[in-house]
Amino acid sequence: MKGVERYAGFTPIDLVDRTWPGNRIRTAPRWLSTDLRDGNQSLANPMTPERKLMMFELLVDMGFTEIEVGFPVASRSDHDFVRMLIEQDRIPDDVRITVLTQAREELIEQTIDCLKGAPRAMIHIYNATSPVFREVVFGMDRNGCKDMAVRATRVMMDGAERRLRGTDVAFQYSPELFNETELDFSLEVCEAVMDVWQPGEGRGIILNFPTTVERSLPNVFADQIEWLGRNLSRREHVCLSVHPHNDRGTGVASAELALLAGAERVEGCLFGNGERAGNVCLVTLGMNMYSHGVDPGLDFSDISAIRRTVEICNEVPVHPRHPYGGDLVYTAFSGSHQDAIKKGFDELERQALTRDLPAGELPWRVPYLPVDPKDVGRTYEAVVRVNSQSGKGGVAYVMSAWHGMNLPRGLQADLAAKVQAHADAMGGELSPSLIGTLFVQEYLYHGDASEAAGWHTPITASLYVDGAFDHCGPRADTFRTLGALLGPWGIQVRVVHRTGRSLDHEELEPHQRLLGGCSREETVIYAECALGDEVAWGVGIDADIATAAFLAVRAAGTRLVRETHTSRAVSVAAVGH
Ligand SMILES: CC(=O)SCCNC(=O)CCNC(=O)[C@H](O)C(C)(C)COP(=O)(O)OP(=O)(O)OC[C@H]1O[C@@H](n2cnc3c(N)ncnc32)[C@H](O)[C@@H]1OP(=O)(O)O
Ligand SMILES: CC(C)C(=O)C(=O)O
Repeated sequence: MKGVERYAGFTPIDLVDRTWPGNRIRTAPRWLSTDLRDGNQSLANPMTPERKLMMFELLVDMGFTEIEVGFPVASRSDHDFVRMLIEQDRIPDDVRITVLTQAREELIEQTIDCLKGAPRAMIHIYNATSPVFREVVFGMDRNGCKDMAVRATRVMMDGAERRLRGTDVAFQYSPELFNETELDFSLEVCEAVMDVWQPGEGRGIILNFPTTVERSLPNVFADQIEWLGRNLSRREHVCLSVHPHNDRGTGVASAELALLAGAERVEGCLFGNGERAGNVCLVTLGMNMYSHGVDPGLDFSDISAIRRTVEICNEVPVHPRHPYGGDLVYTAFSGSHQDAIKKGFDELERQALTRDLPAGELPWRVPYLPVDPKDVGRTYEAVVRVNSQSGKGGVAYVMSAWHGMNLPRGLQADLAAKVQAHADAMGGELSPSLIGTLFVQEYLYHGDASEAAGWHTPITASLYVDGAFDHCGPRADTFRTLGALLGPWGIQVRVVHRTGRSLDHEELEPHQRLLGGCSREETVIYAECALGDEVAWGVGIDADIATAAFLAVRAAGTRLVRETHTSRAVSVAAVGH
């Protein structure tokens, strides 16, 4: 591509004995949400006070204990919001608010004033340290740049001492554009800042390392963090924090590798809001941990509510494919995915029955779904959606999840072919209710239910009985009824449970089924009727098992007539029922 020569590559870090690649993330880091600062400052319409408060309350409810609430000198509204939180006593006891300011004396003074009356607060000072900033923006050398940080720390300490007497003041320093700064210089500046602050027992410091504009691979950032962790003095009093951005689309990877490399705290935004391509997404990071069995310490159990609030506050929509929270991320359209998901759920249900445990307590082993949608407050209905890419597994899933019917394999394939033909003809997605309508039109008997029929030509009917019969005892009279009803017409009856097991002398109880939104005690019988090489399916639903069987066979027979186009094969005669 033209112009590529204008961009310099990045230099890997010379850290041959790096240890981070073999590490694991075993505990959650400290989290800081910067939605109200870095997130807010990136919005075309910064949040109104109402939207800010909504965001603050969401963050508190989710369990954040460190919340960057603004850049008080940036605007009257940032300032007033911080004052409102303090004056209205809205900061819970376990939450520390953070405010950001540049390393400029007058701004630091105003920032301190804004915090008056706060029970506890963090003052976060930053100045850029990278060569391009030193040369282009500040016009100063390394020493000048370091002095800026040192002076700012002194001014802040002095001001806090004098004017924030009742406040528990904590301190955070960030060398902005850390990832583009020479490592030894970042270390030098941080050491100089610490020499002023004098971290010690009960007086920690947060040193926060941003990829202000992400410019290299995440492994380079991890090397930088491991190097710092090894070389910073007073290490036990330093909380090593990272603040990744997402310019290369690898903000989450940068944060995760930094955690492997020793980072103890992560700053980011919900759903990756923030400058340019955003800050690291804390939802993705937290849920990635959760999906590996590490408690993130944040509550994502109603992820859709979190997303809705974030969308209202930011006025920026969350992408439907956004990990864990997007509309489509628990949905499969393609056939083989749907098939595997359905089998995964069936197995989970089987395990739950065998082990007498709720399915929600069993280890999660459903293909194509990284976490159980229910763990984040999503339902199973949208897990499978049907279009022309779908197969029998998906159609069977919809029939089971939406219509409470567990189709035998052969009927799954039969229905899937009809659904596929419909999807090809119409395009787009087929809703569960449309699939239900197709099913009813296709497989149920639509004649008069009180009318009975006889077949003059013998056919074989395999009757598949839906419902759970595993706990029922034998009741052979039901089969005698079926035999009496179907036998005189020369129909060979074989009754099959939905697991494939033949049911000879077992109880057939109507089972609870949800159809059309109301729960009814009904039995569903699927009849696979064969006449020579021809096979047709029919479905009977009734409170009475024998009637259900009759209707199923009748429906299948009618389809055989229709599909063979011959009245010779099956002739229907009215007999008493
Ligand atoms: C990576 C980040 O997200 S950092 C946070 C960025 N957030 C914001 O900037 C939002 C809030 N900022 C603001 O409202 C304003 O920029 C203010 C109030 C802080 C400062 O406003 P102004 O004084 O008008 O300056 P302006 O916005 O043009 O910023 C440029 C000045 O800041 C200086 N500056 C930039 N960063 C820093 C820093 N970290 N420390 C000290 N000075 C800095 C620049 O050198 C420049 O100084 P100059 O005027 O002497 O050339
Ligand atoms: C102030 C710092 C931490 C920052 O926001 C950044 O560098 O992105």
